[in-house]
Amino acid sequence: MPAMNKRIAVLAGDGIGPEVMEQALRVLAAVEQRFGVTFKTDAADVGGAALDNHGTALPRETVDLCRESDAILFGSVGGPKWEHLPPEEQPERGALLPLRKTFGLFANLRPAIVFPQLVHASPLREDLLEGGLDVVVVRELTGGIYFGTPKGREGDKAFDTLVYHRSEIERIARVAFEAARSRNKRVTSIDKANVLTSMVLWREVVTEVARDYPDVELTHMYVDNAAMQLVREPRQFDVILAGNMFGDILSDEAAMLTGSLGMLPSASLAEGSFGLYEPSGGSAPDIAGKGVANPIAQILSAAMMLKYSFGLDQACQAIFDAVAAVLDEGYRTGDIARPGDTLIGTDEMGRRIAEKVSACAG
Ligand SMILES: NC(=O)C1=CN([C@@H]2O[C@H](COP(=O)(O)OP(=O)(O)OC[C@H]3O[C@@H](n4cnc5c(N)ncnc54)[C@H](O)[C@@H]3O)[C@@H](O)[C@H]2O)C=CC1
Ligand SMILES: CC(C)CC(=O)C(=O)O
Ligand SMILES: [Mg+2]
Repeated sequence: MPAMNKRIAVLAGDGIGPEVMEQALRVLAAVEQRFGVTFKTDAADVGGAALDNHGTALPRETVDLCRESDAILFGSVGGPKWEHLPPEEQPERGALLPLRKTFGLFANLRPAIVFPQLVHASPLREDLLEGGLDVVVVRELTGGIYFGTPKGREGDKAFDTLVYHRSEIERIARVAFEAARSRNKRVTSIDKANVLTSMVLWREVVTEVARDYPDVELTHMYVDNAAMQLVREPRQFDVILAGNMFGDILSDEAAMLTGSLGMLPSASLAEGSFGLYEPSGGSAPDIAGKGVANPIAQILSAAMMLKYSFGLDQACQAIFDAVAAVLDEGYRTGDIARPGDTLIGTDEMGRRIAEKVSACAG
């Protein structure tokens, strides 16, 4: 393993964010010890925590720290405490969306992998998951209806705008086709081209890009059908390519196929090696502060950071193996447990995974 000293901006945020982040940092410390690499981690406020402490969801110091870092490890933001604020000042729109835009994080990869040990935790019939499930959602992250203008409110009328430019569709489509090449060579492109003009362009551009990838099979699917097909026959999917909103929705659905939102990591990538890594779910206010949140999505997000931003593929794999080993031993947080499993909390799950990373010295 090459000598490495990477700087990581740690933005834990709100709700369960700080709880699960603590466990991801613990696992990174185990990686340092095992692989002889060094990470410099610097924490900064973001989201509701930043609103409380600095009066803004995304303080300048936080953005500066991100700029000076090699990657961002992000928890989650938002919660009932800040819901009374005007929409544009709330943590999600005030911090997360601007961070994605500022750093050009256009490609969001959300791998939904059912660990064989957790087939029972999925709401799907076991036979639908036979042989495992390994789907990746490639979601466009800096365009579409979350960012399009105009958006606004005029009394009883409110509006948002879904805009996509050819170049935005083309670059995310290329990410999806490249991903498919190293997987099972199938891309399902999600749209609503029967109703939305922007989605007619989406379909047109994805079809054009596909010509450069004759080895990859392309299927177009309307989003409503895709939502249904994901639970009817999930193994038909390999790479799911979607715009910002459809990818947001379908990735939560895909997460549940793996057993819990607490299992789904994500990587949000810019051109080059910079990225932001965060669980696919939110701040889970219903379980925050109770020590029961599943830290695996945050831990696997850190693993993705090692691979995509730092090129530490072996260390990334060591974390995935450590998670599998702990699951093999029957340890579960409440969201993925069934009777007979050994129920443990956030802290113990993090500790056990870190111990496996340290122990499995290769
Ligand atoms: N990236 C981010 O920072 C995101 C922030 N949010 C914000 O989070 C807040 C809560 O949003 P919700 O719609 O409730 O979605 P959520 O994803 O926070 O929670 C949905 C459900 O999944 C469960 N869950 C999520 N992560 C879990 C984990 N690690 N372990 C066990 N269970 C877990 C929660 O307990 C809840 O029952 C809102 O303010 C929302 O805007 C939502 C999505 C993403
Ligand atoms: C602020 C939202 C767009 C966050 C979210 O739900 C997501 O990125 O999955
Ligand atoms: Mg979401």
